[in-house]
Amino acid sequence: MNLVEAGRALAAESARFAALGWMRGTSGNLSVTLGRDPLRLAVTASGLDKGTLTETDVVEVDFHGDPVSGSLPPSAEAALHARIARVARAGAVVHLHQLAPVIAAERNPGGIVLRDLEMLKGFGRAAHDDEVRVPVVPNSQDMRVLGDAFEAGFDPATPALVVARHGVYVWGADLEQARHRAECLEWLLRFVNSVQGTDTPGGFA
Ligand SMILES: CSCCC(=O)C(=O)COP(=O)(O)O
Ligand SMILES: [Zn+2]
Repeated sequence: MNLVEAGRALAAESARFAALGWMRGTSGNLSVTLGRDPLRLAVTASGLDKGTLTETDVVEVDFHGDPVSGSLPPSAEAALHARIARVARAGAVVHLHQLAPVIAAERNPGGIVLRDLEMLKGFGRAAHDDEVRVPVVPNSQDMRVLGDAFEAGFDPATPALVVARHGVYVWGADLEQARHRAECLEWLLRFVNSVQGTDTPGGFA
């Protein structure tokens, strides 16, 4: 995939997520891996309304998340996308500001446990895996700190990371797989929140 094709795909996916209310305001960011040697990603530009991106609202970044061309600033979280693409060998990473993972992390700061749920299959796991633990890390404005925390808890079988009081990162081989996993994980976390009585504001107090 070249940068123009990636721009089209990222704009379309962003509009889709925004319509679901998962990229409110200017929140969230998406990336696709363009190449691995050297690592190159196309990532959404920073600070834009992700519901109305055009194919040119993307930036090519390197291993560090630094821009290699263009004049738009890349997402402030581009370095974490690059880290996930490298460590998890992801072809696409989606970062969404869904409410369900943030509420789930509030109750489960050591990781969110999922088990015996059919929807786990849509998250890339077997429905009857003994225990799937989605890692939770504290929020930080420093992408190196977030990246180190991600890598410390990385399990190749679990394609997601929840950042407390912030949002969720989900990845896959391509944007479609990352989207499917993000949709299924959101359902799973809403289920957990409901079971734990945390599905309504104040319910976890
Ligand atoms: C209101 S969004 C705050 C920044 C953030 O968390 C985010 O996901 C969007 O940042 P970007 O630089 O990619 O626009
Ligand atoms: Zn964010």
